[in-house]
Amino acid sequence: MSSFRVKGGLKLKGEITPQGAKNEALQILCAVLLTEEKVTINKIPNIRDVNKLIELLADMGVKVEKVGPESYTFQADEVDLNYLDTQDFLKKASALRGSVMILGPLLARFGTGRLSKPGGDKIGRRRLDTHFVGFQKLGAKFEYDSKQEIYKIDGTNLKGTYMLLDEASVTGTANILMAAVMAEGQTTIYNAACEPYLQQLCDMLNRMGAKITGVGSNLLNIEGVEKLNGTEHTLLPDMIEIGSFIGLAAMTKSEITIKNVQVEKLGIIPETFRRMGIKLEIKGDDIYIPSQEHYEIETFIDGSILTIADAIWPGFTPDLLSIVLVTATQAKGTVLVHQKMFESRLFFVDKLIDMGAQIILCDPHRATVIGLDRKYPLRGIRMTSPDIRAGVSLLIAALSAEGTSVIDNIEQIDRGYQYIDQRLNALGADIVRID
Ligand SMILES: CC(=O)N[C@H]1[C@@H](OP(=O)(O)OP(=O)(O)OC[C@H]2O[C@@H](n3ccc(=O)[nH]c3=O)[C@H](O)[C@@H]2O)O[C@H](CO)[C@@H](O)[C@@H]1O
Ligand SMILES: C=C(OP(=O)(O)O)C(=O)O
Repeated sequence: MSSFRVKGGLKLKGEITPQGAKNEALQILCAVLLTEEKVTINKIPNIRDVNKLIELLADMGVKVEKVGPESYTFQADEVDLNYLDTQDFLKKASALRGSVMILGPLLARFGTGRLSKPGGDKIGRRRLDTHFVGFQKLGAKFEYDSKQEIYKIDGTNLKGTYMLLDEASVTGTANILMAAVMAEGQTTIYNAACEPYLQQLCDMLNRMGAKITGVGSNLLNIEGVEKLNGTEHTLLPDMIEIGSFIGLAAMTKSEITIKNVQVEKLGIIPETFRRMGIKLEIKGDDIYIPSQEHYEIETFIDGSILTIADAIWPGFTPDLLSIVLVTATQAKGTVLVHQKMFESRLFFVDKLIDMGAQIILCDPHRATVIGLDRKYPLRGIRMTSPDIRAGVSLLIAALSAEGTSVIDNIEQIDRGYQYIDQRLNALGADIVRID
């Protein structure tokens, strides 16, 4: 288990470029299984979850070649289906959440798929019903082998159909979409998730020869095609990293320019941070955040306390609520953070409270943060990172705190943030990795 030792209280200054989007990468990498032709992917972040998925694809027989600092080619012309029955596969696949999305492509192309329970953050119940019910609607058989804890999916000759998803699951929509692109006839997915990750996946699949309309909406229509071709795809900048840098800049009074953010793809994210009183200027395709002594959280128009809640896209992503929460601790004013989707993502507030933050955890889904307006800085402490976004929030808290903090279990942070210590140290932070 590695740790970060963080000296707090330093102002950062300079430019930072976001990595390619983690959650998009996981979808796009699984999509390479849909064709025997070569697929080139650019802006692949060097993070644990993505590296593990690339390794898994290679173990399945996909030819993987690194062709540039952030570019890879993949060719799935000799996939070894026998590997899916090995303990090695089941163990590796269960190490990350994104591996679940190999099922849709495997089903579409080979009529079969296997998976043990996928990993990912322990941030509440993470059911997969939407995925499996979707596969079943397309005509596949689903079986859960409770002894071995394996999901088995089988079904050749999938047939397009109409389906209304029980919830707009991000990975579920991606999985069903990839299963449907080569199904016979027309598939309609209503209540589809439409995060930028999915829009990017749809655009990529269409470039490969798929016929998907309704991209960006919650109603996707897919006209099945016989086969898909190779393509080249570039990942979007990671919107969660961008939001994390905005919060970090405000908390540490830093002057930061976040480069090449593709601002039109960020949805409600910049506005949500603006409502917390954080000044940010869009300069071309960059976000400039000036050094700010104070920032004041707005109230609603009637004067009542602002609520920031998560929602499916184009609402505010749940992956940034922990960042909002930590950023609010040094704002002027009060905010109610309402994490509707996950029930165990707010418990990390106990560490912020230990650091001196004023937070009331109302219940597992809601926390009220009473901003300190920098009257009292947070105090450095030793803490453990419970999940990826809480981990980065604790890092932000530590960077703003008086004294030194130690954050354990930073493997969680490494899951999704590329060279975060080196990149922040280049802006003037003092973070030491202790292995
Ligand atoms: C690898 C990956 O891409 N992970 C992301 C993906 O996870 P993932 O695809 O696993 O998350 P889902 O979209 O399936 O669901 C997330 C949670 O929200 C609940 N839910 C979902 C939709 C809905 O309409 N109502 C509802 O309550 C689900 O029951 C679940 O508890 O999307 C989540 C939601 O944006 C993000 O936090 C994860 O970072
Ligand atoms: C929850 C997240 O990731 P995962 O779905 O991989 O656990 C996240 O990216 O915030």
